Amino acid sequence: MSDPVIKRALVSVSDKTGIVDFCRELSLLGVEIFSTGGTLKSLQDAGVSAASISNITGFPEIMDGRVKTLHPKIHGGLLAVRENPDHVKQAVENGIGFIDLVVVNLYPFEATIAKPDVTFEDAIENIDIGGPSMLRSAAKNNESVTVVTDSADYALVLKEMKENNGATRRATRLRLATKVFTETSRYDGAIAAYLTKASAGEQSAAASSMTVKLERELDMRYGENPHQSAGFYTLTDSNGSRSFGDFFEKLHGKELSYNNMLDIAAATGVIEEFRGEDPSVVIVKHTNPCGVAQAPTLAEAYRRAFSTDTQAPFGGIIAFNRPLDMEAAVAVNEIFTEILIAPAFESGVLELLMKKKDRRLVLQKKALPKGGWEFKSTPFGMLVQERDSKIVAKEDLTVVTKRQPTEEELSDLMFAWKICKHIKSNTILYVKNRQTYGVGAGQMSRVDSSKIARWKASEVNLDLKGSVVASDAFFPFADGLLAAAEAGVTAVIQPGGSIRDNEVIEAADANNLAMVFTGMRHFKH
Ligand SMILES: NC(=O)c1ncn([C@@H]2O[C@H](COP(=O)(O)O)[C@@H](O)[C@H]2O)c1NC=O
Repeated sequence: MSDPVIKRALVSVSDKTGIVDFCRELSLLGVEIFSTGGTLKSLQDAGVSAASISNITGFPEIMDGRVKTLHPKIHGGLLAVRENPDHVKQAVENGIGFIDLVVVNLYPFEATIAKPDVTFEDAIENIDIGGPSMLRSAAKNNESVTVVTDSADYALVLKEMKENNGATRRATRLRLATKVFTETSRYDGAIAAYLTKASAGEQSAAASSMTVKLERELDMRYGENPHQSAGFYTLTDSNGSRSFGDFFEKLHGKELSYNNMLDIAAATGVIEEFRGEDPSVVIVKHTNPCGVAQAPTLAEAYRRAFSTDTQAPFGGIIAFNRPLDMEAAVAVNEIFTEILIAPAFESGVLELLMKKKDRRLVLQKKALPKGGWEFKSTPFGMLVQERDSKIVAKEDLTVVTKRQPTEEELSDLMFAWKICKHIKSNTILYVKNRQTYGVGAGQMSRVDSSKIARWKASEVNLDLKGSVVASDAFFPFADGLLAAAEAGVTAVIQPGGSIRDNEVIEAADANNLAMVFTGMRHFKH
């Protein structure tokens, strides 16, 4: 079939950008234009020849514009298969004229619900019905009908019409139709998410369906490895929209990679635990904290965090809970790190740090949201869970041993527990004086994590005598606890809940340890 010449167009747009110029050109190409109320007025005011849609429907626009184009003479004109004699006959019998071009963009639903004072009624009125219907009818019949929903395509359509005797090309019509279904599904997704939230408050992970919208925000050279393509997407779900740009700004350095984004999430996850507390520093490598410390100054906190592991921080990610000052910046500058994240950079610090051109400097603009959904993909579907944002306070702890923890021990136990939550399971973490002393992360057995934590401490000559230990899940047997006691710990924090808790408590008592149960596990897979 040859490309149908565009003779009649239906134009109905909320966003009127570029519409006058486009329609003026269409008109010069001999296209007859029909339009809805506001669009018609814009065209006529600009002297572009156009007629009311009512000339086709024989009906006024009614019910505050809820019904303007929803009419068989519109949808028949869009959907008729031009090559089908029955369709053509029925069109003639019913006085239906073909419509060859549809130019529609939709009521601004998303912009409306983004307004802080939006009412539910406003939102509902901004659900476009006639527009998506026309877009879908035209897109379905893309064999014959050209459909434009993005003003960026106006120029392309005009160019093709001029080169192709007033018609667009088949491939272009198909591409524009595809764009329509992408746009209408996105639009419907936003409506579904809004209504779900409005009807049920926060969406539940037990909901029978969830609507999530992903929009590309950052290009990435590749994914975890160079042979994997990747991108970063702004997420919109029932909790609203979250983008990298909402929370961070890259002030300097190479483009961020896929692995960088994971490490930024990991590092800021830990540092957020210490928001508003004494100067704190976390060093992350491959999403696990390899050193965390608190001290009277950031520089001191950095040196202490670094001393937990003097190898892993090379090429690592460091996050600070305070504006990065010159003393800390000079200390950090001694080794190469991939990314530094801070809530501000004091005077002169950026100039110093920008000398390393590859190192990224990232400003954290505000606190990360505590709640919301965490999505993890598997090859066979998507897992959804509430983010692990529960906080255990001192009052929530149960002391299960004869000995109560001292104030110092309690302070270290709480410090350890906050970090433990962010380390891959199985996790065993030694802490002394608000500094990590040994991190055992991500092992398949707790015993191995425990051995690694002790071995790492010995590698850097950190004496575990007088330290505390945290375990992200219960000790199934007394052996893990006994090994920690032998290493010199005086206090233990763990969820409890093993059927052998009694044996573990007895072992703690026998070694004069203070042990607290959190009643809450923090597996991290
Ligand atoms: N109800 C209808 O039949 C209908 N037909 C077209 N619209 C929308 O009305 C808007 C344009 O209106 P106006 O030309 O009056 O500014 C477009 O966004 C279009 O998608 C409609 N509005 C909502 O459903």
